Amino acid sequence: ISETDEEYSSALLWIASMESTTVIWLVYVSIFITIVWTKIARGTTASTPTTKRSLPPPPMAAGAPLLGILPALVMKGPLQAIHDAYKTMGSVFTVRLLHLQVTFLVGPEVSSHFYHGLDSEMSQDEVSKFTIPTFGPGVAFDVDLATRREQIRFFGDAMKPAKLRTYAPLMAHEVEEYFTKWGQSGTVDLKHELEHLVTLVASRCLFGDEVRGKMFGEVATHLRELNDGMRLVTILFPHLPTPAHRRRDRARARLGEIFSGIVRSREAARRGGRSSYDDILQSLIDSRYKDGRATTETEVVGMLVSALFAGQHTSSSTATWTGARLLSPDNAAHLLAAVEEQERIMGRHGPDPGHMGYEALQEMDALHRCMKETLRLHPPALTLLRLARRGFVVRSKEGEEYEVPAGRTVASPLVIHNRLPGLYRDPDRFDPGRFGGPDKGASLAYTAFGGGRHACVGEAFAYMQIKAIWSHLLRNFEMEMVSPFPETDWNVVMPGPKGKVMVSYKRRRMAAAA
Ligand code: HEM
Repeated sequence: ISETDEEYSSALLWIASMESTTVIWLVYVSIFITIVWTKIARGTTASTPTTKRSLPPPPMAAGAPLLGILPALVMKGPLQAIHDAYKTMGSVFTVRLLHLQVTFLVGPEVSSHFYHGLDSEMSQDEVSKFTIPTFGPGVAFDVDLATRREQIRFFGDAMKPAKLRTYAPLMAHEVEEYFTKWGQSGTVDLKHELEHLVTLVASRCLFGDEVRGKMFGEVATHLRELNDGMRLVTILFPHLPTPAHRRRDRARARLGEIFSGIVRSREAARRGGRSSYDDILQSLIDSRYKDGRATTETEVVGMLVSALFAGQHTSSSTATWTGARLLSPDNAAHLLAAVEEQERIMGRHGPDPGHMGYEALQEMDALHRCMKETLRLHPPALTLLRLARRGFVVRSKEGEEYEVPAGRTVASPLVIHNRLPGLYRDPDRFDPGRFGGPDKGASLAYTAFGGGRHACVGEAFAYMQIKAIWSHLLRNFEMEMVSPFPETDWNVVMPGPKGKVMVSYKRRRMAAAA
């Protein structure tokens, strides 16, 4: 890095000439990310074989001398800057940020290797180590790939339809109970409410009543501190002693104590023949590695924290965006369709939340399509990253062949993928009806939950949880969004709705609903 100090100094001088503090902050962050990616790339390139064929590298998008795409990122924002590069360059192109090069693969035609390539060739490790202080020891990127794969399988087992079936009534009861605290009418910050509720629902399914009953408030606070401790600077300096990192470390330690206590009490109950739990925690405790080894207490605790972390922000921001879309005046017809669907389904299943089981949630097609369309327009994960440990050949949609060299950071920008005009007519329009035909989620055209080798294992759970919440809201409340449609907060690792999302509500009673 030392030989490039001059470049950074020039960049910093350029930043200093600008007025907006947000812009300055953004630029600093870009530089941090550049440095860490460069370190990673340098560490890997030397020892990695490349492909045998001699093809040109992907074309380089125009950029300013020295700074590359940085000025465009600052002036237009990351989404527009990458979108413009895509418009000019086509489906495969490289962007230079200072002296770091990132190759973007845009669209399903060029994304196969990104999603289906071997982990030994398209690696997540190098770009994900910064999550270790959050998830803790013994899990995720603190363990080798084989162990991580098995742990993801344990999650997968806990998310199978037979298990999901047992979570549905838990979700319905939790949601029902939560909204009893709303009055006959009022105004709330929907974002805040749904953040809270999603944590409650997830905790109920993960730990049954143990956490909910005893220490929900404390767990929820620590989860917020974990979220808050994953800032952009964390990517470069995960252990930098900032106040947010210190809070994260304290929160992780305390969550470890709480969850360990629960795991131990389960063990004691099992020894005493009193164990009859059927939640995700029990499923993780009972999981066995292929060699027969049982999961350790440290691993179970780490998996609990990882599950809460992976699902919490993604689901709560999706629940809020879904509401913002449905409550927009432009989308009154979609709202009406979703409300009428509730009348039909609850008419068949009965108003008692105990009847709002797995089948009823599965039948909510109109609501499902609204969520899916919301996720297309507002994917919580903007861009997925890998490091190409081996070079590979890619044929662009335009018919050119390129060799992506070993050591290159490769990006799949979901937020652009999901708005490609060739795949989605009028792509910026909220149109849940577009998913009425054959399911586009089956191909790499729809990537809100990733795809291929690392597709999200919590997708079905997330749909169920958010549908349980919106089913209840649609049946029980007339709602109106009284703040403007939210902007996206691009300044965080996982962008969500910016600021408050104020909604006024009035209780209603449907013919066949409670
Ligand atoms: C709306 C909610 C959610 C969204 C949008 C979402 C999105 C994603 C995406 C895009 C990936 C792929 C990451 C990559 O390829 O680098 C992913 C992976 C993953 N997600 Fe989710 N997720 C959601 C909810 C959940 C929930 C509720 C859980 C668990 C309880 C979960 C657990 C996981 C796990 C374990 C992986 C890693 C899979 C692997 O590496 O093989 N997610 N998710």
